[in-house]
Amino acid sequence: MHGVWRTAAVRRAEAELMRGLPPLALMHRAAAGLAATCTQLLRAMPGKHAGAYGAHITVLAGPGDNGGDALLAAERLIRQGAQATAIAVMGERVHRQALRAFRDAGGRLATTAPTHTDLLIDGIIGIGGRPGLPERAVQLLETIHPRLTVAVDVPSGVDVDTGAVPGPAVNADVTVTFGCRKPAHVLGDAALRTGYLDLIDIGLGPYLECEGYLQVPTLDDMIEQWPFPDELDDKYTRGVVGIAAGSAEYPGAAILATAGALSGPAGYVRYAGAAKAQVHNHHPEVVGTDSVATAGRTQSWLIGPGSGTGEATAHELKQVLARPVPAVLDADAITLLAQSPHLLANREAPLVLTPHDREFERLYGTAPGDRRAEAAMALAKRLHCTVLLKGHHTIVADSDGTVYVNPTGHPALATAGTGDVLAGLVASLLAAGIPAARAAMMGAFMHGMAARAVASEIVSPVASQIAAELPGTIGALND
Ligand SMILES: NC(=O)C1=CN([C@@H]2O[C@H](COP(=O)(O)OP(=O)(O)OC[C@H]3O[C@@H](n4cnc5c(N)ncnc54)[C@H](OP(=O)(O)O)[C@@H]3O)[C@@H](O)[C@H]2O)[C@@H](O)CC1
Ligand SMILES: [K+]
Repeated sequence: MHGVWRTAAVRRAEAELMRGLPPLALMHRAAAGLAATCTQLLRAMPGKHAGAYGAHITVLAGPGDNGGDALLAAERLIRQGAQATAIAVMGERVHRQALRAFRDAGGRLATTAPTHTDLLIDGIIGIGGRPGLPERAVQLLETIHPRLTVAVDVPSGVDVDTGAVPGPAVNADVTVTFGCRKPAHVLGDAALRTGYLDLIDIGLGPYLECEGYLQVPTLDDMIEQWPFPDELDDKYTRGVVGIAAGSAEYPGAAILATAGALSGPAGYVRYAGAAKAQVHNHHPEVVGTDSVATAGRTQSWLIGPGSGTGEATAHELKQVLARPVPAVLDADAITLLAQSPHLLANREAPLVLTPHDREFERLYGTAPGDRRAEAAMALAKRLHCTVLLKGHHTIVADSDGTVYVNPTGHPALATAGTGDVLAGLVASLLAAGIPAARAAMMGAFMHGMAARAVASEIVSPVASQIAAELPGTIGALND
């Protein structure tokens, strides 16, 4: 799991670490790491230069330490034979010592963009920045056409703590950050502008507060935590999952949600609803019944995909919420809950809600907007449940304050029916005894992995293809 810290926490850790170090020590560490990454990138870039030797580097240096990092890295690259030009985007306001070192090494200070740039180093603003860019920086970015852009710490212009990009911002191929990940690297449009993220260790780790603001799961977490059955398991000990989804008119959601549940760790899937014949045709291993009341005991429920928002679904939702087992509420069940929030009055068992933005707005009253992590956190606390807010970077917020950001999102998931598959998979993880927030996070991670795998073969995969890929993707965790 990767932790993500906000600016204030980074500043506190930095202050502690700095106490025992001479001035500029951290900046030199940051610059050394940044220069090393630039050298590697230049080595891999075809051209007349040999690594940094002979490469044309342009530095956009802002007024603070971010510009200082960029200038000191460029100084190192000059010593490796690069030709470097720096533009101080805010004129006189530039890191004096770093600029002196840059010029002493042979760096050129200019006011206009050079004609050719192999590598642009964005040292305009870092974690001390407000969103947006000075006008001069915008003009320069329009003029320079680098072969590669490396952002120092964060792509300048983004909102570091939320990942929002309300104005002009740098679009980086690679971002070299220091000490730890920040929200802008993993959330919102800023994450898309971060490009490949390279984390440089500057010794900050021991000084960071132990719990980061966000957690980003990794493949290793899935390998460690996926509940694979063992020799002593039977279908009941693996967990029984109930699916109340779809309808006679819309059986597709039932089939897809059931497929998601079947790909998960539960040993037994029961379907309750009007599409039982169609579900049985697609999935002969699923036991079908007409209603939640007649489905028998399960260790979890999913309700909502393709269910409709009529009386019948409202009745089934009450049945599900009255059962003392974890439940996933998706799609129409979320709309019904938004209309009747009192339904949660006596609910104590774990609950996962899986809204997209419009469903979130119905539940919360306002859309998640740019502050997606905070919005998901607020809803989870208000309803005392786990919220899986869908998006390119799906967020899973728990009422205890834990927030995960899923790193495996893929545009292939923006298609009808994929949410049904995900909801079924999460319900299956709940039936296997995985705690709610972890189940939602693991479901989102593997769902994204499966989408990526299919999308590498098929340009626009559909939900049933992603569902079909899931068992193989999950099975590979055990290799
Ligand atoms: N933390 C660490 O562990 C380490 C941190 N290090 C590095 O330090 C960086 C942080 O440096 P920093 O504090 O000097 O702030 P930085 O981001 O350079 O910018 C602040 C300046 O920009 C200005 N400004 C802001 N927004 C603006 C806007 N939209 N448009 C125009 N101007 C704007 C603002 O001006 P003002 O607010 O006064 O108007 C202020 O002058 C960090 O990202 C990393 O690279 C490493 O060296 C070592 C380890
Ligand atoms: K930057």
